[in-house]
Amino acid sequence: MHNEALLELSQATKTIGDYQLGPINLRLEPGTITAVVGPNGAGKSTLFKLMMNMAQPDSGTVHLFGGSYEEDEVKLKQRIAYVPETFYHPDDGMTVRMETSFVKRWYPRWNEALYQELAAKYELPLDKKLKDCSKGTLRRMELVHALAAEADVLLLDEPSSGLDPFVWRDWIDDLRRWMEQGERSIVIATHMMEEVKRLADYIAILHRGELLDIYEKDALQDGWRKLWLDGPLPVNNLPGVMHVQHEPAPMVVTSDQAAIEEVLQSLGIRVRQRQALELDEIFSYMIRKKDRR
Ligand SMILES: Nc1ncnc2c1ncn2[C@@H]1O[C@H](COP(=O)(O)OP(=O)(O)OP(=O)(O)O)[C@@H](O)[C@H]1O
Repeated sequence: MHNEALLELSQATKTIGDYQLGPINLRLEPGTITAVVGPNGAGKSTLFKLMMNMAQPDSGTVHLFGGSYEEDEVKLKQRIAYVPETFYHPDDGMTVRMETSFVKRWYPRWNEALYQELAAKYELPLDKKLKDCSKGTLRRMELVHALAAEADVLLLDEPSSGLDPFVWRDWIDDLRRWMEQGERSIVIATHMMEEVKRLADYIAILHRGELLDIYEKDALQDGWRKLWLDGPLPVNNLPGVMHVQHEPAPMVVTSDQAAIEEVLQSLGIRVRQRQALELDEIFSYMIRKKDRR
């Protein structure tokens, strides 16, 4: 059976001034949560704009649900709930209530009961004008809209910026609940490692406009280790080596613990201590390795 990708970018490029994104090749499957991570200016928002047809690729293609924006933009966008990095509405004299009635007309499966429940839970000030709302209030409104839209995919560009920690916790729980309703997907750009840890199945790493790769989160956490050794380090050809330290004690950082331990054992080198790495440490080793090339 042909498996229709949630999102497929093939050789997609976009140049803005002296910045170039891509060529990006990326395929995301439905039913998954993918976190897009990378340093400031890596191109995460630009990638989201390509996914939303708010920017068009200079070359290559972007497909969502097997279709393209040239074929039927409205139909595709009705299946997507997008939360941009910064909220913009041309008429900020509108109230939250008016904004909601504007948004809900767009989504054929809009869930009014869920909206009412979430609007109360997130304390949306329905009669307040958008221009009088705090950043966090606008963000809460956008998140509630995204969940109530009953879309097939959420494209979330740093959705938690401006949320206080209490609201953030509710939001993560609500995202998980949202994922449980059928075959839904989330693509989320974030700088918050806690968000990646709690949500992501896959992690796509962008650096200077280049997609380093897409990884299974569990495989990254299982494979990466710091190993302290009791003997001198044979630096050449050890599997998955990302970093080597000779002093004060021999230590390697590897992305492939199982393979390196097998080789070390065959060389008669004992591992004195093993330590798992935090995700942000893993990303920074990947990025440093890329920059050394
Ligand atoms: N409208 C614009 N005009 C000029 N340059 C732009 C514009 N939009 C983006 N860029 C450039 O494109 C690059 C990628 O920016 P983008 O916002 O996609 O990165 P990002 O990964 O989302 O960053 P951040 O983590 O800071 O949000 C940056 O170098 C940025 O300066």
